[in-house]
Amino acid sequence: MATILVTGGAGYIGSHTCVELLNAGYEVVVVDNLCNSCKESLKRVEEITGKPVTFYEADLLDEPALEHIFQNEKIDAVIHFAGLKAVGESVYKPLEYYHNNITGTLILCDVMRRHGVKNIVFSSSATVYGDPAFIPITEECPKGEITNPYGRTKGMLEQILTDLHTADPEWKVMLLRYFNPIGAHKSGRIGENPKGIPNNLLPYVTQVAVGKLECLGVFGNDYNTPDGTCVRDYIHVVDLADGHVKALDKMSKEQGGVWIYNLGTGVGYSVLDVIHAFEEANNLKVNYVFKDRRAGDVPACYCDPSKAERELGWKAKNGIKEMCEDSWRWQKNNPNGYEE
Ligand SMILES: NC(=O)c1ccc[n+]([C@@H]2O[C@H](COP(=O)([O-])OP(=O)(O)OC[C@H]3O[C@@H](n4cnc5c(N)ncnc54)[C@H](O)[C@@H]3O)[C@@H](O)[C@H]2O)c1
Ligand SMILES: O=c1ccn([C@@H]2O[C@H](COP(=O)(O)OP(=O)(O)O[C@H]3O[C@H](CO)[C@@H](O)[C@H](O)[C@H]3O)[C@@H](O)[C@H]2O)c(=O)[nH]1
Repeated sequence: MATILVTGGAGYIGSHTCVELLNAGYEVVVVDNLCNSCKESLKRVEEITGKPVTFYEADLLDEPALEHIFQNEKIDAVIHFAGLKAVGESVYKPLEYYHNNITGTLILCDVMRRHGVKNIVFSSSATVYGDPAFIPITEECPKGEITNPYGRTKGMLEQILTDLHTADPEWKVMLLRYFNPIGAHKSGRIGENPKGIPNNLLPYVTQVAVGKLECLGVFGNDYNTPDGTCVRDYIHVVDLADGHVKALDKMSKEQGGVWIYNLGTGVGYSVLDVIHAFEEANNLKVNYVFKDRRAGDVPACYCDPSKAERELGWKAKNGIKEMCEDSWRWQKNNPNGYEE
């Protein structure tokens, strides 16, 4: 069976993808520098699946370390999650973001090329659409103006990987544009584990619910949306992980090319919808107050996921209720994340 190198595999989406890959029969090798994760997540991946994960603690910027991995392992394809991802932080640390995300990917691709591994699935983002020209967003929607360095690394890397295929058509490049991943594995053993105060909505909501934070700030209630709060396309992380397995299936049948897919549910929920769904699914109350708009937020962003359904045979299965239940199970069972 094929062996997949998962960069950033100890992280939130990476760890869930490792589970789905192992369940689908792939061998999994992870490289992660643990700058935003810990080894415990991979121990739990092994516990959930009953299968081993080969782990290398290394930085993508460390070329000899990557070279060593490709010499030791017979890698068939790479799923590339590793990167820094905090939108706000990227505004203050542009050099760190460009260096880590762009240079890290250049080094990875160079080592892949040297070893004749030309299959890559890349974690892109709905952020490349900027304030979308139309909604629901199809893959044909033009890329928009991106408002922060993090998002720009995604736009640039999509271009770099496309150029790689132009130069050598044997490359198979899957650009997966994620919408808003939330939720956790049903076991409640792995989930999102943000360091410090969460930036994203769901981890903030769950930390208020568990009593770690006092009150959620809802950023803006005067947008041109049905209830005035921003609308997003939340997708269960296990569905998202499954999208990667389907992307690999397709890649194995193709000769070479660049494919772009939106991975979302196609349904938009406002911030208030999410709060209410969370309260209802878990039978609890979440304190919130309205605050000013957050810089860089777009009013509404949700996709048309039908291309992924047509071409990958992939469709999100979980609804907002399951997403809220599973996020809460993870938080409740692991109030301090992976720290016991
Ligand atoms: N979570 C989201 O809302 C979202 C949305 C769209 C796209 N993405 C992208 O998906 C990918 C995974 O996101 P996530 O939410 O799982 O984030 P995460 O921070 O949980 O996972 C990223 C992992 O990459 C590792 N890493 C970072 N830089 C590295 C380097 N130079 N070398 C080795 N390892 C490194 C981190 O330690 C971490 O384990 C990222 O590329 C992110 O930008 C995430
Ligand atoms: O404490 C909070 C946190 C968020 N929000 C709002 O909740 C919505 C969702 O915010 P968030 O969870 O931060 O997601 P996005 O800003 O949509 O960005 C996420 O989704 C993008 C893809 O759509 C990725 O590129 C980003 O990395 C990822 O952070 C937005 O309207 C926020 O203003 C609040 O009201 N209060």
